[in-house]
Amino acid sequence: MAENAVIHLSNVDVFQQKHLVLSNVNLHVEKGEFVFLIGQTGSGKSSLLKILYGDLHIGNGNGDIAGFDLKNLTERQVPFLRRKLGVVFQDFQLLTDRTIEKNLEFVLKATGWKDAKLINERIKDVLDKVGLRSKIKKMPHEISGGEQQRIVIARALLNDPEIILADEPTGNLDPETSSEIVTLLKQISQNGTAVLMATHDYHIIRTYPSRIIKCDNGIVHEDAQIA
Ligand SMILES: Nc1ncnc2c1ncn2[C@@H]1O[C@H](COP(=O)(O)OP(=O)(O)OP(=O)(O)O)[C@@H](O)[C@H]1O
Repeated sequence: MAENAVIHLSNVDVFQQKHLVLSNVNLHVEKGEFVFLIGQTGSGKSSLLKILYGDLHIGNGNGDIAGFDLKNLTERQVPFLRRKLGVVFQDFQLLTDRTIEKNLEFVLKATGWKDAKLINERIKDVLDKVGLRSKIKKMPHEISGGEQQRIVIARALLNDPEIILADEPTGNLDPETSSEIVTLLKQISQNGTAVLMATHDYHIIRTYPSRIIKCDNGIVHEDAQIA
């Protein structure tokens, strides 16, 4: 893999069960790049992301992400791969029965952090990055949808990932809040974390010109344009 690449797929076929969703995928993303992933419903965006976070196996071809060989990825390696990735979905998926602090603490403990002081510092650090330290003691239902999504991004940053994979992170948000989320993801990429963001929102794509990867008719185009 080239020195600065954090994602490299070469001639990968993506299957869902026996159904070939994308064939001969070549994909290269560099450290700190911000890239949109577009394509019609059912074109294979989520399947491609699943390959990248180790939820779907590579059929033919080869792939590397964050230093992991996707072709030979074992079940035991998947949790370690996930620590190198921050995954952000449309539905916020915060645990609703505990505060923001406890949501973040839960992830840190689950990924091996033990020292209470370091845990506390890390939580404050990621909340500062998304501008929401003041919400640390709030329950998820006490903050807005946009704030919840920013907390999800903070959660994705906890283990200092090389890549953020975001599947429709603005899908449930109004246009202004969506812009705030994309601005935040852009900032994160400028600090060195690559961001791959699947979206249907052409307004966002036009507002934040970036490289576009498009799934279309079973093919992935690495440098697509929008009309
Ligand atoms: N678990 C599954 N089992 C079988 N087929 C699946 C499964 N998940 C998705 N598919 C099929 O794979 C194809 C690609 O689906 P995928 O969810 O990757 O598309 P998408 O571009 O992410 O769509 P959307 O924008 O609606 O999320 C579709 O034909 C879908 O029906």
